Amino acid sequence: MTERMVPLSRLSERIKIEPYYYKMGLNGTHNECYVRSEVATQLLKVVTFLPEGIGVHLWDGWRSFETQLAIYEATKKELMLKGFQGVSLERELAKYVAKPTKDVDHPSPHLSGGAVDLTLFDGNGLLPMGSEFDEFHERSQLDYFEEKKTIDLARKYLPSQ
Ligand SMILES: C[C@@H](N)C(=O)N[C@H](C)C(=O)O
Repeated sequence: MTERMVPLSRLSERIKIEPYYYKMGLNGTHNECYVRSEVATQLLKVVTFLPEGIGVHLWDGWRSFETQLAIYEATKKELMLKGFQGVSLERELAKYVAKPTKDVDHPSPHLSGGAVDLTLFDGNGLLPMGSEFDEFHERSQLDYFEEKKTIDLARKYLPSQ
């Protein structure tokens, strides 16, 4: 069964969108975030679990193949400038960006409308997560701050998987 795609900009006051790659001017982007309808339902559920006053800020949802490819190539370039090459480049790249593919049985997650890039906000703006969006560094790994309990990050509000 094909699921319909849902725009997120008017779903809830606790869900805001700021289409990151559209603002960057990447090919194949839109000034909207779309996700599969089931993902939209789950996002609506997520906000009910967040403390009052905190909402979800969406950077991206469904992606076109050309956008995924542009992100993949730009990230590859960035990592090469940091000195990665060969197998270590492929391994590092795989940590942060999915390979663009048109294989309908194994689509890149964003191409299926089943993945989102998000952070959290409150009345004062975006909450601290310990790294920037698309910061291709180990700081962005889910468990990076696990040992550093002195840092109070909004990651604590998000499930670890
Ligand atoms: C590039 C980053 N924002 C992202 O979306 N990464 C995941 C792994 C993806 O490309 O699917």
